[in-house]
Amino acid sequence: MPKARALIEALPWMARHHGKTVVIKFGGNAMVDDDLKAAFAKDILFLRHAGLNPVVVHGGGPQISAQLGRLGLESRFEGGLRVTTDETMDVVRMVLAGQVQRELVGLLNEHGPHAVGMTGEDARLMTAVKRYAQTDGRSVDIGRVGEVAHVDAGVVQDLIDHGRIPVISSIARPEDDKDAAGGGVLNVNADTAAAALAAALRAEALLILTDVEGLYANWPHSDEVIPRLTAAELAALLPRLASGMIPKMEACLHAVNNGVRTARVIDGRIKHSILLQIFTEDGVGTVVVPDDEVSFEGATA
Ligand SMILES: Nc1ncnc2c1ncn2[C@@H]1O[C@H](COP(=O)(O)OP(=O)(O)O)[C@@H](O)[C@H]1O
Ligand SMILES: CC(=O)N[C@@H](CCC(=O)OP(=O)(O)O)C(=O)O
Repeated sequence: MPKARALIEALPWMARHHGKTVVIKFGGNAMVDDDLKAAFAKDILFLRHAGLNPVVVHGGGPQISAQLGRLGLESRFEGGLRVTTDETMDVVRMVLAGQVQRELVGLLNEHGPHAVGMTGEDARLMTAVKRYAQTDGRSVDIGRVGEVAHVDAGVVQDLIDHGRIPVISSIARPEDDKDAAGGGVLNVNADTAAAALAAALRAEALLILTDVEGLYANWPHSDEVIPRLTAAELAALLPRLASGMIPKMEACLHAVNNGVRTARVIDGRIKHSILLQIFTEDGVGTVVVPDDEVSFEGATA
């Protein structure tokens, strides 16, 4: 009976998301061990077989920092974004596209010919312009960091239409062809890339897996999670947020302001966190909804 009950409880979520695209961002901090990564891959395949179109955008910040450390290079962040020199960019590309993405593609393809890995460079999927960090009201030059300018959703949609699961690394081609001539790609924060993709694909939901339970109301002093925010409430809160949560919550805001129905931050350190959030009545973590969201029965993300 518990097994049957669990399946029945999942029905409203499944029915609402059937045939819909869900963008899932797997943060580098949530990829802590092999079991978790294997469970993540199984959850994604479950969604695919349940009739949804999952699109994976992955991070890898800690993995990049570890590789930079091995090479004797420092990791520096401004406003949650990595200061990216030409040398750093080579490492970012190598780690994201050559290691993290390959590992996820490999795990998903253990179960069939599902996953296709790509970066924003492939088929010009994602272009970006140089982004400056905002620190204490000042604009700071942080090198080869990009802000998404354009997403060619058709490139990803083609893969979805052929039953594939796109696995995307957050590296973009410069918007201006002149800057792209020397192969000068840009480092895009993975939350930012996931939100831009979700918006361009008109995704039903954006799900961000990280290493905390959600957005804490009074971080780092308490672990009380804010369960739900409207876009306006989040916009008012944004200037007070710190470090990694800045790009994450900006991403949620961008998504719901651009046609995505819900953006949710959940704890990716919990095994099968994606499936578990389907079965939880009010959902888990922190959900962000558009200001004009009309509530209806079963409307959890
Ligand atoms: N208000 C907050 N609530 C939760 N976490 C916060 C908050 N402010 C800052 N953080 C930090 O943000 C981190 C998550 O961002 P990040 O390290 O970039 O993760 P990821 O690799 O998943 O993108 C948390 O581990 C926590 O240290
Ligand atoms: C510009 C910028 O900060 N890019 C990120 C890209 C990877 C990422 O975002 O990884 P997580 O999701 O694990 O943090 C970086 O270089 O770390």
